Amino acid sequence: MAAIEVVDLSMTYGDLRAVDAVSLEVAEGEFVGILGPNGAGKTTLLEMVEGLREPDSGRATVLGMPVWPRNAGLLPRIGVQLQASAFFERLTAREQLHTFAALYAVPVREADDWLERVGLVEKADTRVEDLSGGQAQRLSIACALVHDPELVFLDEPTAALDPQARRNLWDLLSGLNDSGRTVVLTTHYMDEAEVLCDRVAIMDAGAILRFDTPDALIRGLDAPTRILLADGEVLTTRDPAQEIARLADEHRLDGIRVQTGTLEDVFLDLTGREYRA
Ligand SMILES: Nc1ncnc2c1ncn2[C@@H]1O[C@H](COP(=O)(O)OP(=O)(O)OP(=O)(O)O)[C@@H](O)[C@H]1O
Repeated sequence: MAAIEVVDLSMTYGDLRAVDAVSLEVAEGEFVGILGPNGAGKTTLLEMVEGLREPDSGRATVLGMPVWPRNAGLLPRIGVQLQASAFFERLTAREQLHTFAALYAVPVREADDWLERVGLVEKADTRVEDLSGGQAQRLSIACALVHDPELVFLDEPTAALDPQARRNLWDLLSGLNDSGRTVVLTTHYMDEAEVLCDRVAIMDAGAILRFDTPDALIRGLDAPTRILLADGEVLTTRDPAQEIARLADEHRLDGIRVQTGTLEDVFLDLTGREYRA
């Protein structure tokens, strides 16, 4: 069964078609990334799929159930982390987490485990308004996951995180996915999408331009290989084996780096280089 089925979903704000007849399917157990420039429509699309926003047209089905009108039966089965965290004011990190856990009848001890999983044990008694941006983000992720949902939606979960926290979150999300959970996230980090995602949807101006595995997207780009030599010279070639053999003959292999196309190249190729409004 598909975890998510989206058919012709559209949303217009005034004259702006933020999401333009998007259709896509995510299989159960898949890890999917949605990439797109600022304003591409990623958040609007996610919010409609999560059942938080009524679409103008089209339909979305999650775990076999329509998401709109709001479906209370889905809430315990999905976890949603929003870009702007809405915390209950003046609670400590632990109290905040316990409040979310109580909504889903999750035992306090299980909730406390999440403080450890997102590295906030030392901040358990700190009020949410006194957490740093990255700490607040980790707390909001813990709150979204505390009830062990089957399907997890994360909107730029690593945006404010330092490299340590980012890698730890990658491990946590990979672990969830390995144990069968479906994960859908938006991100601006191409390396993150390449490492984590089974498939990546590249979105711009309300439409999904491509939806495929990172490998297939990169192969489709047909980019030349770049060989960076230790002395700073850069060779661009479509026959790297021959170039490397030549460098070996000339004893110039020490310190070389070989770069093929990346997901970032694919992204820029599809979406261009100009700023978005
Ligand atoms: N409530 C709203 N009213 C009017 N316009 C909106 C509203 N929400 C979003 N938009 C516009 O719709 C477009 C898509 O916004 P959205 O937040 O979905 O993009 P995004 O891809 O998530 O962007 P980012 O990467 O910056 O988070 C943008 O041009 C935005 O200005």
